[in-house]
Order: sequence, then C-alpha cells, then structure tokens
Amino acid sequence: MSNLMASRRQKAGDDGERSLIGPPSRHVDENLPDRDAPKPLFVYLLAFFSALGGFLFGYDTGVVSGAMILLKKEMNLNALWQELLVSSTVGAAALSALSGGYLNGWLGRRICILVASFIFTVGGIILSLAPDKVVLLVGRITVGLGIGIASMTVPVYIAEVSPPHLRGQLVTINSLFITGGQFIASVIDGAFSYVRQDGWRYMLGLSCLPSVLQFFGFIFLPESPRWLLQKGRSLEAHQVLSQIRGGQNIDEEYDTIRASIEEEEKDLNGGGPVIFRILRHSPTRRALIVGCGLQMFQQLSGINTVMYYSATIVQMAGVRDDKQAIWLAAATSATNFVFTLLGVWLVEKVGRRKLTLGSLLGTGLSLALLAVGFLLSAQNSPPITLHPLDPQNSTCRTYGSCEGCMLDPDCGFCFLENGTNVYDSSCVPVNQSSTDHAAWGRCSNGTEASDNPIWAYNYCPSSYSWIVLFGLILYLAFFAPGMGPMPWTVNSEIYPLWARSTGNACSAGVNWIFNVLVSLTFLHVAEFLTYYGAFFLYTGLAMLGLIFVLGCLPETKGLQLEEIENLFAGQLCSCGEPSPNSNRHVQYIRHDLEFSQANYGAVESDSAIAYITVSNASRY
Ligand SMILES: O[C@H]1[C@H](O)[C@@H](O)[C@H](O)[C@@H](O)[C@H]1O
Repeated sequence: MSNLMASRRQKAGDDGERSLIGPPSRHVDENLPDRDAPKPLFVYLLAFFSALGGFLFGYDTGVVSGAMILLKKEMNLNALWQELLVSSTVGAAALSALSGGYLNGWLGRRICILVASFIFTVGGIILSLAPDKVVLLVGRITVGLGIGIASMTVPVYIAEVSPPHLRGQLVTINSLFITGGQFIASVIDGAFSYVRQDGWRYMLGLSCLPSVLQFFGFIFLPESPRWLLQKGRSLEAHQVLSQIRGGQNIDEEYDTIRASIEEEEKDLNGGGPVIFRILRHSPTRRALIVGCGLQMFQQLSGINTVMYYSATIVQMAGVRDDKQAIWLAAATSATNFVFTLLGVWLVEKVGRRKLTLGSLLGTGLSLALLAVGFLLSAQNSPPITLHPLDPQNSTCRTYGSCEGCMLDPDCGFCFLENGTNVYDSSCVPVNQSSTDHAAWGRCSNGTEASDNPIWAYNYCPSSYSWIVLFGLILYLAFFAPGMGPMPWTVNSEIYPLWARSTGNACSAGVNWIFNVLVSLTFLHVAEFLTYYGAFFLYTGLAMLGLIFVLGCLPETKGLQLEEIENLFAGQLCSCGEPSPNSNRHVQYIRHDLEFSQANYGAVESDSAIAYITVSNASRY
C-alpha cells in the first residue's frame, strides 16, 4: 500500500486507451496552480454549505466572551461558572472530535454534517431560552459537541469532493469561515452589548440561522464519492463524482480512487481498530505524527490566548471605555479574518509547506515583540503611591508597583491619570463576585468618587503599550494565513481513505485538548513567569514548531489525495525533500473504450483496471 502512487496519464490517441508511457500529469510535474483547469460551480456550492460548519465553530467559540459580560451580571456568575461556561464547550468539542472519527467512517461525511448542524440548532435554542446557569451549561456543552464533529468532518468532506488543483484553497475557505464566524460573533457581541436585558439570548441564539441553513442545504447535497466507493456503492459514487465535476470526463479520477481503495483493502490484512492499524503501518503513523504535531503547535503558538487577551491589550494601550474595548476586540478578529483570506489566496500559489514555515517564523518574531513590549511595560511599571488601610489584610498591600499587583489574581490597580501620567495609585483586593470592581474603596462598585479613578484588573497602564499593540497586529497578520488554516488543510489530505476519519479525529482532538490546556493555564503561567515570561515561552514553543515543520512537513500541493500517502513512505523527517520511495508510482490502464453511465454496471464487471508499481522511477 505504501507504494501506491496513482499517476494520471494523458490519452495516447483517439482509440480510447490510455498510454502506459504517456507524458506525466501536468499538475504534479509543474507544481503550479492549474489555471486552465475547469472550476465547476457545484464544488464551490458544496464548499460553501460545508464551511457553514466552520462558521458555526468560529461563531460559537467567539461569541461567549461578549455574552459573558452581560451574563455574569444578570445571572450573578462567579469566576468558576464563567470558566465552566467557556471551557465546557471546548472540552465537549475535544470529546466529540475524537468520537467523530468513528461516526464519519460509519455514517459518512454528509450524515455527520447533518448531525452537527442539528446539534448546533438544538444547542442554539437551549442557549437562547436558558432560564438559569445549569441549562446554559447544557447548551454550551451541546454546541461543543456540534463543533467537535464539524471541525473534523468538514475539512475531510471538502478535500474529498475537490479537484486536486482547488483542494487547498477550498479547504482553507473553511478556516476563513472559522475566523469569519469569530469576527461576526464579535460584531454581534458589540451590537447587543447595548441591550442590557437579555442581549445575551440574541448573541447565543443567532447561531441557529446558519445551522438551519446548513441542515436544509445538506438534505439536498451529495455524500463524498470516496466514502461511497469505500462502502461499495460504486454506481452512486460515479454519479456523484460526475455531478460535482460538472459533467467532465471523470474516468481517470474514478479509476484512481477505486484502484486505490482496492489496493488498500488487499493490503489491510491486519484487523483491529483503525487507530492500531494506523500506528502499525509506518506511512500512516508518520502522517499522524505530522498531523497531530501541526495541530498541537497551532495551539501552543498561543492564538486563543492572544485573541482572548486582545481586549485587555487594548485597554492597556489606553482605551478605558468598555464599549470601545469591545469594538477594538472586534477589530482584532477582523484582522484575523482578513489575513486568513491571504492564506486562501496563497495556499495554491506557494504551497502548504512554505506558507506554514513563513507563518510560523513571523508568528515567533511577533510573539517575541509582544514579550519585549510586556517586558518594557513591566520594567517601567507605575509605582503605588497610596497605601490605604486594608480591612482584609490581603497580600495586595505588599506590592510596590502595578506589575506585582496585577499579576496577583486577588488584587487590582486603582489609579488616576492625567494624559499618560499615573498618580494617586493603590493596590486593593478585587471584588470576589465581579472582577470589574475593587472589593472596597475608591474603585468599588457604587462608589461615586468625584475624581473618577480607573480600575485596572489584569493589566497596567503603560507608555510602551504601542509595542504590544503592534506585536498583536503583526502576530495575527502572520498567524492567520498559515498556522491558522494549514493544520486543518494538511490534515484533511495526508491520510489514505481507510485512515482519514480516524486520523482527522485524532488530530482535531489534539487541537481541542491543547486549546483547553493553553487557555486554562495562561493566567497561571503569567502569574509564575509574568506576562513577558509567558510570551517568551510561546515564542520558544513557536520556534520548536518551526523546527518540526521544517523537518517533517512535506508539500502536498497539486497531488491527488491517493498520491499523498506515498510522501510518508520514507523517513519521518526529510526536510521537505521527497523520500526515495515517493518516486514509485502506480499506473492505471483502462481496457474498455466506452464508459458511460448507461452501461456502467456492465463496464464495471467487464473492464479491468490494471495497476503496476514502478519502483524508484525517476521523478518525472
Ligand atoms: O484555525 C483556527 C483559527 O485560527 C481560530 O482563530 C482559532 O481560534 C482556532 O483555535 C484555530 O483552530
């Protein structure tokens, strides 16, 4: 199986037979985007309706931060409940992504997408009608289950229906929809933040619109032809492939997929659960390491910390008004969205490998800049000038400057400012039921202090904040086109059909598990290492990721899905060079002259598709 590399050849003449020694297929040979290749409209329609799953993934993970501002007041949520409502969704997504592999293989991609959109709709309804926090939690877990299934199924489905020259672009559109969902969520958050009473119900419930649209759309859309063929439904598979290729001749592509499945089945003599077979078979084991590694490093580069922390960074830079900070956070997600668009444009031009490498390098440098900005801010942290008597005798009175005070989760910084000048500053305990106020004194809730002191929880005012703001924008500009979408895109293409659902389930699970880990540990890491220490740590992790990608990620651009397994036939890390084994390829020869849908059943039994393995042939 590892030697399988289907190479398409052009027709030798008009006699209906394909030549054995024909010229190599253009897409592989030139490694250039296939500009003249047809772009059937139907495949765009499929990509759009499937990518609504990505939109919901982005919307439901993004909307909660704005909803929380209103919810915590209306439902009197303490820190534990706030944490639960945010992370339960991501935790549920991790579990359902892992089990989604089994569902995908069993029920098919289409049914899984229908199930996910149904779950999203039910979750949205529960959330918008929730009478109390327990029902809210049930709703958040429900949408998390939908997110997990969608996050692993949609890229696989799009990859399986796309022609090779458009595959990278179309799968990356799913990532564009993820960041688009996060952006729309932040705009909806901004708009409904003015509706004090029940504004959160609209924020959380509006996700029902795209999920209902996706559900009804998918009732009429077809199953992946590759999955159909794997299940032995060859007539249907042929019809669907021909439909999504807009009536072009699909014989070669169909033969390649069919022969590849036959070859796989012959070689799959070892039984047991698919994950064990993946681990036993070295090419798929290597692909799994690359896929999971990419997803792990995506999260370890701190994207969700940066996005989550953006509102605070903006406040640190001097925007003190809550509403303005919400709108500026929307600008952050807009940046993430716009630069993902750049990724959609670049993926078929420069390829996955170069795009990921460039993105990781830039991400690492911007993280270092963020760290330097935090370091300068810490070194020039405003001193504490007032020491009011502390009735609680808390640790807050022990700090000499804002830096130590804001790193202590029990304290906050209360100050006056005149331009960039900070004065009359104190460090006081935070109100346990809401971090928006101090527990007592000038900055506590209900205190009408005439001089209007500012309460800073989690940040310090700093004249170096522009470096941090610049670092934040630079970070998103580098992360969004490459490290954001490529882990999803690459995972959708590197596994052979029999291992695709399980491989994607594992790697998506790794993504969600590291997502929870990084977001849950960020504040503790910052407490122990300070903010600049935390960002230097992420810089180091991004650099490790760079070494990993440099060594282990092969280029998959332009190859047919059936050809890609061969890239993993050699050693795990060959620094992007094709392994010697990847020169071996299988060639398909169709013996019959006619292949029409009308006589398809007969053709299938009469015709023979021969495949030969050519060892170590020169690479075209
Ligand atoms: O690819 C996505 C995207 O970059 C999102 O902005 C991020 O929140 C997700 O965690 C990630 O998987």
